[in-house]
Amino acid sequence: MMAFVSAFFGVSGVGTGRALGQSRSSGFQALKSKWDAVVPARMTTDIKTEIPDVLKSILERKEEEVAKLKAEVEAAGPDHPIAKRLAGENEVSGIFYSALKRPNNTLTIIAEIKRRSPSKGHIAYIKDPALLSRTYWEAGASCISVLTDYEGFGGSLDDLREVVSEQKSYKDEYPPPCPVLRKDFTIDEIQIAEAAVAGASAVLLIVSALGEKRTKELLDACERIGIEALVEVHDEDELKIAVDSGAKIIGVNNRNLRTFEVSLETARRLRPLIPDDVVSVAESGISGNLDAWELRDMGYNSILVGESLCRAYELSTETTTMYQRGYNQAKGLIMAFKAKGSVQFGPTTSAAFYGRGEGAKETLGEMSI
Ligand SMILES: O=C(O)c1ccccc1NCC(=O)[C@H](O)[C@H](O)COP(=O)(O)O
Repeated sequence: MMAFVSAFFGVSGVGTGRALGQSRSSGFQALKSKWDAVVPARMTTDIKTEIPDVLKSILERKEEEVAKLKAEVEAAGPDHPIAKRLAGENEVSGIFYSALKRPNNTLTIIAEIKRRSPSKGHIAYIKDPALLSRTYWEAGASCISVLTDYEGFGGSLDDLREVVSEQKSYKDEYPPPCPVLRKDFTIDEIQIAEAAVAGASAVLLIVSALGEKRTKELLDACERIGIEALVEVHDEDELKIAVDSGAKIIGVNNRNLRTFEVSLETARRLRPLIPDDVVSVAESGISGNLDAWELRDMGYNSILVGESLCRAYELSTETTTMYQRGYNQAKGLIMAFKAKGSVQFGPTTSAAFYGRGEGAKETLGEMSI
């Protein structure tokens, strides 16, 4: 029994054809001179030694979770869905990539379900993640991110399954269902297979947690298992690792995991170094439409937003008398993020939502999804 499982675990297979179809583009070569100017030759050293403390403790916990999951799958034998997924050759659908990459100057939204976090503590009581995902979908979010780590974020794999099932129920509706990201600290192939079996379209790979070799191995594993990857970076060194590993969706996280400070300057610095055929996602600390529009104007394809949406959702559901039935502030926020307004005119979120302010003039067509 051990033999079949160990054949999968810890062995990084080579992917079977890139469903997304992008080869290393010549545009990538064109970026080389930019890299040479920004990133010194020490680049390719193992960055694992620099893991921030907060990540270290999370990763130790993940090692334990992975060991437990492997034992369960081993005990169940080769018919366990996760064992089967690891054994098979699977196609990558590419729906996560295509949901995020819209025509230039169009910002797509990955809306996150986040109850709490190491940096902020309690964020929102979310009783029904599927219902929240419906609000996000109705507002025009392109993808949903579900945090499945319990200790740090209050999430679970059940949250993910419920959201996937809710989204699938819109298969004949417009807009189409949102693909779902399993947001967790991925360190092993078995978590990727677990996410795929639960219905996720993508997993998160954090370069500062994985280092260069493991990032590449897990990206290859994603192709073999048939799931996409959002590869997260915090600086130029990590970005180069992501690009060299063949990442097609790269998230620039504005949160410094050592200080927990959030600065959109990280996104501004790194955006010119992301190749054009890669989906660029700005993550963390996006609190209003002006942040969103600034990131769109920097050239980001997408933003990933958790805290501000979840707080807005909770505020609306707790103060129902203030709002009409069916209206939720989280919905207004997503619509404002997507609005084609301008930082120059700077209407507030509510002004954009209600169609006031100079920037809002351009937006009204866009706001009805
Ligand atoms: O959010 C944290 O405190 C955190 C701490 C340690 C590791 C990861 C952390 N966050 C995960 C995320 O990437 C965010 O949930 C995501 O980017 C959304 O950020 P925000 O909109 O600021 O909630």
